[in-house]
Amino acid sequence: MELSNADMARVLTQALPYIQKYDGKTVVIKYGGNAMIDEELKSAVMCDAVLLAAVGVRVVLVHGGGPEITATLQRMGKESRFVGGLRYTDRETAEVAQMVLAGKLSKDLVAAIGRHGGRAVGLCGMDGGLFEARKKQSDTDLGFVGEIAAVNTAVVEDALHSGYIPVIATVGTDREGNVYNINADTAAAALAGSLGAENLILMTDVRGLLENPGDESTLIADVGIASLPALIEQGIVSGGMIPKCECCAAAVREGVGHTVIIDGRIPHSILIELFSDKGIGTLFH
Ligand SMILES: Nc1ncnc2c1ncn2[C@@H]1O[C@H](COP(=O)(O)OP(=O)(O)O)[C@@H](O)[C@H]1O
Ligand SMILES: CC(=O)N[C@@H](CCC(=O)OP(=O)(O)O)C(=O)O
Repeated sequence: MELSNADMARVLTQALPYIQKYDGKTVVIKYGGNAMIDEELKSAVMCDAVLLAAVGVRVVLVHGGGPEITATLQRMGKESRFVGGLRYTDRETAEVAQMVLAGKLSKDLVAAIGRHGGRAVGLCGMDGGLFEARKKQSDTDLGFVGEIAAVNTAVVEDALHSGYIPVIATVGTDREGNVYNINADTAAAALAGSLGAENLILMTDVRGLLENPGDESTLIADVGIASLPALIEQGIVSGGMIPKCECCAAAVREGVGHTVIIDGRIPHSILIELFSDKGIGTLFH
């Protein structure tokens, strides 16, 4: 359906207060799941990032790539195993994660941003010492799955200051040089906290947090972080949604103003989230 000139003018003018609100503010977007595999959706996400940067938002893109890591490992004859939503990572898997995330996907996204007329730079946790990692402790040994010991935002700030959209792959090293595979949601939340971001937007392949994971009509529109442990305990939140919820809780605790999980399958869901009053997805408070 073609928009009339009047409708087009209305859409543009309605965005004005939001554009003013976010001018100079930092928005961390975690991009993963289905929206990353579908080329059309990928193009829409990159377009949104370029548009936001063009109107003065400090956009930081943290990307996942779990399905691509799984596919690459499979081609090598290696099965993936997940524990509580995290991939068991031996040394070889950590190397593959580095190759796929920092080598392939990061550069693809940088190029896609370029095609939309934006300027991006690909970084990973090792660049400028962005993420100092350490082995994640858990009941089941996860190998080289990392948690973030320290965030050094200087390289991200420098990139933003120079007008680039930082595109961040979530592998990092410890002081001994071991490479760790870091869950992208976890890294996005830590970075959002350290940057003092206004918003953390986690894009995924469901509408948001669901009361019944099998039924998309059961969206929980907003949730207090105090109730998350019980939701995990009851099995309502499982798999990849566990690290997602845990990192949303961490971001809220760190003072990130607005932390949401949104549906990456909706084209331009980022613009709808930021530039309208429509609360799509799940807001954490
Ligand atoms: N309560 C829940 N609400 C929504 N999704 C859930 C829930 N519990 C488990 N999940 C699962 O979590 C998945 C999202 O996590 P994940 O696959 O890691 O996403 P991404 O790749 O986008 O980071 C959903 O596709 C869904 O299968
Ligand atoms: C430790 C761990 O599980 N790391 C993730 C890193 C990529 C990621 O988080 O990708 P998505 O956001 O697409 O799930 C993995 O190996 O799959």
